[in-house]
Amino acid sequence: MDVIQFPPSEGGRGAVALKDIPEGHTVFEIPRSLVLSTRTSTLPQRFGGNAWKKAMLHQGWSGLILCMMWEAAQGSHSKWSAYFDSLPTSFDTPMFWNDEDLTELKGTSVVDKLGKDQAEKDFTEKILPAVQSRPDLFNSQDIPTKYTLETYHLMGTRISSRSFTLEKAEEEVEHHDADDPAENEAANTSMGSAMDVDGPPSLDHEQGDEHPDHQEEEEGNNEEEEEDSTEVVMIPLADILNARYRTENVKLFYEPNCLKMVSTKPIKAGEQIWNTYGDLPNAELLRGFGHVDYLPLAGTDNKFGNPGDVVEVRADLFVQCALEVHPEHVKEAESELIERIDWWLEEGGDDVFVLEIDPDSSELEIPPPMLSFTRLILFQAEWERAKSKSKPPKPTMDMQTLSVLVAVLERRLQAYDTSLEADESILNTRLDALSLNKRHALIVRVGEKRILQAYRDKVGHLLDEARMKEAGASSGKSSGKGKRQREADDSEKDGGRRIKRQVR
Ligand SMILES: C[S@@+](CC[C@H](N)C(=O)[O-])C[C@H]1O[C@@H](n2cnc3c(N)ncnc32)[C@H](O)[C@@H]1O
Repeated sequence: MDVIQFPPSEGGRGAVALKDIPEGHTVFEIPRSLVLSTRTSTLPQRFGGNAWKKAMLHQGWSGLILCMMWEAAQGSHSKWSAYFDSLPTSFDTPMFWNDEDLTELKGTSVVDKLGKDQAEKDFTEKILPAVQSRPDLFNSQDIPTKYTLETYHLMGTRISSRSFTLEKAEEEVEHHDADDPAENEAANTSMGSAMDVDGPPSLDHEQGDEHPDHQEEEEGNNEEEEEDSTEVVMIPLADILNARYRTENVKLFYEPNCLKMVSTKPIKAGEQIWNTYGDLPNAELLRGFGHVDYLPLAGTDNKFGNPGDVVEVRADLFVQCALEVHPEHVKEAESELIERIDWWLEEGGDDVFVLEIDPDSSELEIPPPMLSFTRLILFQAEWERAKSKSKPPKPTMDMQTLSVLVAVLERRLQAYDTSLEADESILNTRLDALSLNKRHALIVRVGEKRILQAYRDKVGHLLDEARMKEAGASSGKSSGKGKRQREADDSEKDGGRRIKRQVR
């Protein structure tokens, strides 16, 4: 293989096969000693294990970022000096966008997760104090130039766009059979460990998150906590591979002393060698890597986008819409609704629902937990039942639930400043005239809106059907109410107090 410059749409610099490569061939091997991590850099030992933990550098990416800053500051004395010289020094990730470009992302899930403030807080509260506390390790003259917020963001983005998540070595030796290639597949061969540790945004969404594990850091203050068996590492050369949706032709496997990039299918001479970053949706690709996948979409009339796109819809929007659409059902006081939400979360329910279009069948599936959660909020009887059975409500598509879903999808579509039609028209006529950031933002928006619109149409259709069925049922029966109506009446009879103000 060689490393060459591909067109930007093909990933820019990447690896090319110089000969035909058969499937199962080791394209290259990297000795473990060249992997850059908090265990191979000597900084944590020099700093002292306890001091490192006290400075909270053992959790999240801060420790690795500091190691990278320190190794880079050592210049040619660092083992990774040539590696640093080869790394990009600028990125197209939204972390580095100006405010005008960022407004183009309004409504997308990138905004909530950016976490610039949190990154700055970590830099000020963890990195700087650690650096200032050890003049023997961090030359004071270097601080204003090599331990800056800018360098922190640069190293953080190098991690988000090029890191791998590996099982820690002891774990491998203990638990893996080194002769079984399937066992030796790197714990996660996708880069951008962002997705691996990314928790759903919290319901109140007070803070975003540049590096997803900040959330983990905040929650994981307990030193007794079990140590994570995986680690985020930088692997020179392995990170030179680009990726595109379902294009991968190699995979990273590990052995006790080395990591091997092995072909998963035959690669012809002249073809690019592609890794996978996990076939992420465009919002995540843009946030972590600074690019998007823009490919022909199967089953469409010449449309382009990322078949792996998804839309995230926060659970609090369901609460808001349930209160608005069915105040007659949701009469419970704020404290009771919060109790229901807490119960849902304690039972392991998500606070974000993910909508996607099946890339193979183009089918839409309304996530059952979304229906279940809506019913939990809507119906007192469902809440009582759920509590007593320790089981969330059945994901039934009744009229009331569907009407909340329609309201949610419409509201979610309104979170963007522009309509799908307006965006698609720019996409079809002026895409190339836009700056790179604006083009990326437009592609992310359109991908999300197409999914929302498709679900809006589907749920609207189901609601019409449910209404017709309900109308037919009530006109066919002179007496007796439908089960749903009875449920609604029950809820009325519960005499819940009027909501004083909306739950967050
Ligand atoms: C792991 S690195 C791959 C090597 C990188 N091209 C380089 O020059 O170092 C990931 C970065 O490559 C670029 N990249 C990878 N795949 C791409 C694609 N399909 N389209 C555009 N850019 C891509 C993005 O800039 C991303 O942040």
